[in-house]
Amino acid sequence: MSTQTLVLVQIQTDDGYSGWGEATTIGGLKYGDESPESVAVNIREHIAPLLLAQDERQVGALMYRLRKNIRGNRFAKCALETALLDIQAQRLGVPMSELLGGRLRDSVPVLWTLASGDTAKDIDEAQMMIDLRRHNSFKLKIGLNSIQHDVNHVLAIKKALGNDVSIRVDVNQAWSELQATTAIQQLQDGGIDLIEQPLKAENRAGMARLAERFSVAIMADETLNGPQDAWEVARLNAADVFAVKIAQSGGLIQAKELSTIARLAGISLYGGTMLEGAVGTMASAQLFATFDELEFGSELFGPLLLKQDILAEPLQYRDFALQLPTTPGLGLALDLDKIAAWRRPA
Ligand SMILES: O=C(O)C[C@H]1C=CC(=O)O1
Ligand SMILES: [Mn+2]
Repeated sequence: MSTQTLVLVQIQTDDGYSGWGEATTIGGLKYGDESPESVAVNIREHIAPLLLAQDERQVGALMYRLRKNIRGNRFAKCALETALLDIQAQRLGVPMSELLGGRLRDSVPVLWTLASGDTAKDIDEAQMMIDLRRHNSFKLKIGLNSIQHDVNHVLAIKKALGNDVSIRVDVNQAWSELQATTAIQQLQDGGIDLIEQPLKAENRAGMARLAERFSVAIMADETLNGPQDAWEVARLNAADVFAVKIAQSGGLIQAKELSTIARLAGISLYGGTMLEGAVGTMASAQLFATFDELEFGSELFGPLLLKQDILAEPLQYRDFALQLPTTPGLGLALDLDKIAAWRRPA
């Protein structure tokens, strides 16, 4: 990807509060079934009319109204719920995490994705991130090349970076079960820590067989589109780890439900991203900070991919983690001039 369209949603109240949410998608319609344009038009035409003139303090009742009247549109719902919770938390004078069960940590570990495909370049990039103390875990996107090419690439990087550096792979559904079995055996033997969504989202039985067969952690990503999916995946033992994404889950509260299902089922947690900018990233961090355990850290690096951000004060990434503000709501100071300058017609 060389460009990204951020979808930002603002809700304003009669008494002067302003809340923000984000519904950013990856690659138009390549990754999921909502696009920036669909989010904008569906909010404007179908969803906002259900919220206008309602009492914005009744966040649960409003989201219930949306669930009853609007099918799908998980990203749009997430953005609206985030904005409502931002307002509510500002009203109460607490960080948003306090409305999501309460904060257990003030920072969230963040890994980095190495995606150049060039082994030497990726090793250099990883080493630079370690030296900067920005990231010390890395995720490699694989699945587009032959199995052996990808495995060699990953294992060469692991070997160069050593035992203290966690290397994971995201296959984005690219492998057949047979291919996965061959590849994961080698990745496990080479000390790789996590295999993300090796099989198609629909093939949960296959994921369960892989999770049973291998000791390396198998993570569910694209197969999790809300609590119902999380329940099914847990029931089938089809993952060792959940990638929790607030937009993919249909909002912060439903994403919290994913984490509860995981906890009850003994499944570990990882904080996922849809490559959101600062708003969705901070909303995600506010949720991930409430998880009892965040064993595999997070990938909340979306804002670091952008050449310019939309904040008056940048997010704080240091000591291999994103630091959470303690100010009310999302805790972000948005630069409205920058947003206006980047804005395009909805
Ligand atoms: O995880 C995905 O499948 C999508 C995307 C988000 C972060 C990243 O590295 O890729
Ligand atoms: Mn993924």
